[in-house]
This record gives sequence, structure tokens and C-alpha cells, in this order.
Amino acid sequence: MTETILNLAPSLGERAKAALGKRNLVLVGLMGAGKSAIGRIVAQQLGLSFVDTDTEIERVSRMSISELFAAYGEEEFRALETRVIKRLLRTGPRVVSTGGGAFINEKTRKQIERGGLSVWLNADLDVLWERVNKRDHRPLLKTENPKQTLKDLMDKRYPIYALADITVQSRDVRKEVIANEVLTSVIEYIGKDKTQ
Ligand SMILES: Nc1ncnc2c1ncn2[C@@H]1O[C@H](COP(=O)(O)OP(=O)(O)O)[C@@H](O)[C@H]1O
Ligand SMILES: O=C(O)C1=C[C@@H](OP(=O)(O)O)[C@@H](O)[C@H](O)C1
Ligand SMILES: [Mg+2]
Repeated sequence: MTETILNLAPSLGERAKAALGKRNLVLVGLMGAGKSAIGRIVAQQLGLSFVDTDTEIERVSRMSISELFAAYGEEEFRALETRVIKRLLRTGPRVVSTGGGAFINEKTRKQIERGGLSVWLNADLDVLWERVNKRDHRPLLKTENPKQTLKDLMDKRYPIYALADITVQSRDVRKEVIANEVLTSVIEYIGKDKTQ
């Protein structure tokens, strides 16, 4: 006779979802940190919808990020990014993976602070470089020395990413490992935050 053993313990995703309640989860960090890739997995585990802000911007504008930068410049791109993120946060809860510059823009950062829990995927230069140098769709890295550009962006942006609610170290391990660390950190952070 076969016996079915039911595991009734809540999964990591279920526990993190209960902790998160109605809040959005917003991934921030530099290009190549894994925001888009990890956000998708985290959303699956939470049973929430997933949106990558660059993908959403490309959908509404019917242009690629590179085309937008070329046609309208970074300032216009940032204004569009702010509007898109505001709408996505208002219509959540969901997992939102932002583009690397979003959290650096003060207006967008305030929206994220109000509208969700932010997670910085921190990573060192070699990890980022290894990942971004395989593709060429990032307009800010179309420079003579893209690795140095990435380093300059790290110096400028890391103090600001550090303002995020939670930091998780992105590194050379399976994506699922990082995704689980994000979920565990959410549970720990909300457990400690007695104001919620
Ligand atoms: N933990 C990981 N291990 C291996 N590859 C990863 C990991 N996280 C991300 N990647 C890969 O690195 C590249 C950049 O990741 P992506 O999610 O696009 O970064 P971001 O959105 O932060 O710029 C993608 O090809 C992605 O599949
Ligand atoms: O760091 C930035 O300013 C940018 C990062 C990109 O997103 P990823 O961080 O997902 O590559 C994209 O939004 C755009 O190229 C600008
Ligand atoms: Mg991305």
C-alpha cells in the first residue's frame, strides 16, 4: 500500500509572501547584478507577477532602450522610467526589477521608498563585468573603456544603492541560491521591522 505524505510546512516563498503582505518587492543595483534574472525567479516563488521596468518601457514606447537613449537622451529616458515605475508600484503588489539608474534618480527612489521594499543586489566589479561584456544592449557601456565606466558607476552609485532596505550579495553561484537569499532576507527584515 502506498502512503502519501503531505508536507504541510509553508515553503520559503509562502513565508516571504506572508511577510511581504501587500508590499511590492523592488530589485535595484548596477548593470549585471542580476536584477532581471533573479527578480523573475523570486516572483515565481512568491506567486506574484513580475515586471522588468526596461521591458515595460520598451513595450510602451515601442523602442529599445538603446533607441530611446539615442533618440531622446538619458534625461527623457529617466522621466519615462519614473512614470512607468510609479504606475507599476501603484498597481501591485508585484516584483519589480528596475534598470540600474532608477534608484539613483531621487524622484524614482522616493517612489520606491514609499511603494515597496527595496533589495540591492550588490556585486563586485569582476562579476558585473563578466556578465555585461557578453551583451551590447546597454547604452551607458558603449564607451572606449566599458570596464572603467562600470567602475566609475560603482563609485558613484554604491553609496546610494546602500540606502535600500535590504542588501544581498550577488555572486558566481546559481541564480536560485541568490533568489532564496532574497526571500530569506525579506522574512528577516520584516521580522525585525516592528513598525509595520
Ligand atoms: N547568479 C547568476 N549566475 C550566473 N549568471 C547570472 C546570475 N545572475 C544573473 N546572471 C546572468 O547575468 C546576466 C545579467 O543579468 P541581468 O539579470 O540581466 O542583470 P541586470 O538586470 O541587473 O542588469 C544575464 O545573462 C543573467 O542570466
Ligand atoms: O544603469 C543604468 O543607468 C541603466 C541600466 C539598464 O538596466 P540594467 O541595470 O537592467 O542593465 C537600463 O535601464 C539602461 O541601459 C540604463
Ligand atoms: Mg535588467
